Amino acid sequence: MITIDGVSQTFKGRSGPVEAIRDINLTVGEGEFLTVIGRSGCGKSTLLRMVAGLLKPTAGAVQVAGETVRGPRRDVAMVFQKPALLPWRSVEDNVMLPVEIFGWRKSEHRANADRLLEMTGLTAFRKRLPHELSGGMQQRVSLCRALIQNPKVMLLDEPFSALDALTREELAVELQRIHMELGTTMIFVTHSIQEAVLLADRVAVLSSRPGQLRRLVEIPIPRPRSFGHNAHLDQVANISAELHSLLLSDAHLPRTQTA
Ligand SMILES: Nc1ncnc2c1ncn2[C@@H]1O[C@H](COP(=O)(O)OP(=O)(O)OP(=O)(O)O)[C@@H](O)[C@H]1O
Repeated sequence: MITIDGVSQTFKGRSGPVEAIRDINLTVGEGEFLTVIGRSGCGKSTLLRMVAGLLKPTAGAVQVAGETVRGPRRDVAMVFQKPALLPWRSVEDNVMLPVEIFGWRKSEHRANADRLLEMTGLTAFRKRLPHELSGGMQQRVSLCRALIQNPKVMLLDEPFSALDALTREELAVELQRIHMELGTTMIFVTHSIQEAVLLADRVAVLSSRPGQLRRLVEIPIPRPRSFGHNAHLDQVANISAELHSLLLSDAHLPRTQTA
């Protein structure tokens, strides 16, 4: 579904070039949930923006559904850390925004909007304005707004990191449910090992900048998964410890040895 083929990105910084991403090769299968972790500034958002077609790689190419990405695609939706809702539009009108932007017939998408609001527990709040909602509910609206596009691929850039710990867990479990129901291919950037392990089929661990693919870790735990006590606690603990030491050891390695 997604092929990241020898992708690099070097920015022209004010005081010289900034090499953000170096030669990443990775494929993400249809319906797969990939999480990406790495230390702050290692290029996670940069990588996601290249997959989204918001940024052209300085080397290599990204393909989605067999086509080289040359700009934003309607079948690829993005969710950011901040929900960025239009404050004067109600919940349902925010969810319908992409339908208007793409010039699709509203009548054909209303039922889908209703279903998404139902699926995320927002039906009773559909007429509310964003400022009347909690941060978690606002982020639910932004998930619905991405899903109304019926995307083949969802790219999520630390979508829950501004939320309190419990809401964050709740939304991660909810996203898992959405993924199980819809089977959308997802790439999810996070700083949280816990979140990465709950959600992923595979976790891509990036090295410190320039971000290189350090390791791909499989999470062979059956779904639905949950935080806290569960039958796979030992397995979760072992995988989390492995990810933790990969991230930690990276700090002590010279950059050239971190790939
Ligand atoms: N437009 C730009 N121009 C110059 N440098 C940039 C630009 N965008 C990003 N960078 C630099 O590229 C590097 C990677 O940034 P990026 O935001 O992708 O990292 P990240 O891993 O997502 O960080 P964080 O985890 O803190 O969100 C950083 O050093 C950043 O300062």
